[in-house]
Amino acid sequence: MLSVSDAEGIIFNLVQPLNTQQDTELVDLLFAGDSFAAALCADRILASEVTSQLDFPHWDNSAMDGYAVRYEDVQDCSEDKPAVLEIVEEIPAGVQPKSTIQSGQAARIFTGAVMPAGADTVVMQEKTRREENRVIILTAPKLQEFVRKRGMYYRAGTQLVPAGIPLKASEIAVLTAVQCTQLKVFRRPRVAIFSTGDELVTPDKPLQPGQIVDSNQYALATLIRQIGAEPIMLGIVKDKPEALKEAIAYAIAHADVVISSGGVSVGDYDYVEQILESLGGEIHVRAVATKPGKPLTVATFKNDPRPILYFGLPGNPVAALVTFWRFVQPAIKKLSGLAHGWEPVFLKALTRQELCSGGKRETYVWGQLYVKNGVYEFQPAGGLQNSGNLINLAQTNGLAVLPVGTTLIPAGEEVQVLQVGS
Ligand SMILES: Nc1nc2c(c(=O)[nH]1)N[C@H]1C(S)=C(S)[C@@H](COP(=O)(O)OP(=O)(O)OC[C@H]3O[C@@H](n4cnc5c(N)ncnc54)[C@H](O)[C@@H]3O)O[C@H]1N2
Ligand code: MOO
Ligand SMILES: [Mg+2]
Repeated sequence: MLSVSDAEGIIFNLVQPLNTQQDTELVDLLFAGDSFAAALCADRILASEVTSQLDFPHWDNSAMDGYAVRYEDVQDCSEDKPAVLEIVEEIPAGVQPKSTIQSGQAARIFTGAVMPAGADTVVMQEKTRREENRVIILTAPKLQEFVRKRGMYYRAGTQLVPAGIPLKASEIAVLTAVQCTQLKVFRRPRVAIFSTGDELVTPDKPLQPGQIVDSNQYALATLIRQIGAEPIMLGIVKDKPEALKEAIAYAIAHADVVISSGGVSVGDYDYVEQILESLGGEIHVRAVATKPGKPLTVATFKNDPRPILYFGLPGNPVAALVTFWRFVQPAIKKLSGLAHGWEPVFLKALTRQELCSGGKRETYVWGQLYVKNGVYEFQPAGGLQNSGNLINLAQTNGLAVLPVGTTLIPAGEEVQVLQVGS
């Protein structure tokens, strides 16, 4: 049985990210504001860096409503000795100024408007008094005060945003501003999912004695979508070697990643591992010292240009989700082209209740992570912490980690919590 850190090392090393040449598609930013098409752009991962031929700001412009002046005319003025300047032009935003400001002159100017030639400084309106076509400057400004100089935010031709970042609102603002409407992004990784078990039925079927609903597939599909990949739901597969063989062969031919749940323990009907081997899969992980989630199977299938990753998750509903959050989610995020931030995120929190573990396997306690007075706190879910109990998993967003050898963390003490559910 592998330790969590060994398993993590093996799994994350197996991942070969999507290729910046072959695994890309174009998305059109013009649709970013459309409620349906926004999904095409938002959170997509840039596959190539973007540079622009525009400087930011594009021209010298005013940061205030006020007056554009020549610094030398106003540098010594004060309330007692104000400077009096003649207003020769009014420049609203969006207009090209006509005049060149001479000594003794000023232009009325507004926020965002282009600076006129000859002027180098803006005096804000509140530091002036207006008398018909003259402005009285009552306070000496600093040289170039309130002038946003061309190129002071960004110089044309340099890198604007790097490859490998997700497109959030702030990136979309920048890319829209430089008129980069066609963006090269990574395609979404295809993730095939199926559930194994003779006892499973779809949620719309009446339950016969001994049957339960296949909930794993729906939870996994939701998580896969949330991390920007495309779930391919292949349904329920019987605990029959031939049926499993057919399903796995189909899945590895149609996806980058395959996830099954169930059938990976030692029971007589747990066939997944042997079918993987019979289809030529190389098994890298057979069991990991976690609770829940011990019987996790990880395999690869040779494929060009990158191997297909296979995750055989344990069938117990909490074990399936815990292993997904801990190992599969970061692997899919890494595969999807993210340059940074694909790793699991652990936060330090104070536990509100005592946390217990057998101490032999790294134990994950599910519960609520929240902020109180600026500090993270963790409240374990009430009810049984049992990998078959999916009921108290609802409304949880964190997994508190008890390392091997730790049997108890008292209330009020610090604990590492894996953030999950998004
Ligand atoms: N003798 C041993 N038995 C078991 C061991 C062990 O070490 N020795 N490990 C236990 C642990 S830990 C886990 S976790 C489970 C894993 O079992 P499998 O991956 O083989 O899964 P199944 O046997 O098919 O199902 C387990 C459990 O989960 C329910 N299930 C399965 N699929 C779904 C689904 N899609 N949606 C909802 N619930 C599902 C299934 O009905 C079973 O109750 O093995 C232990 N046994
Ligand atoms: O891995 Mo099992 O999760 O403890 O039921
Ligand atoms: Mg089993």
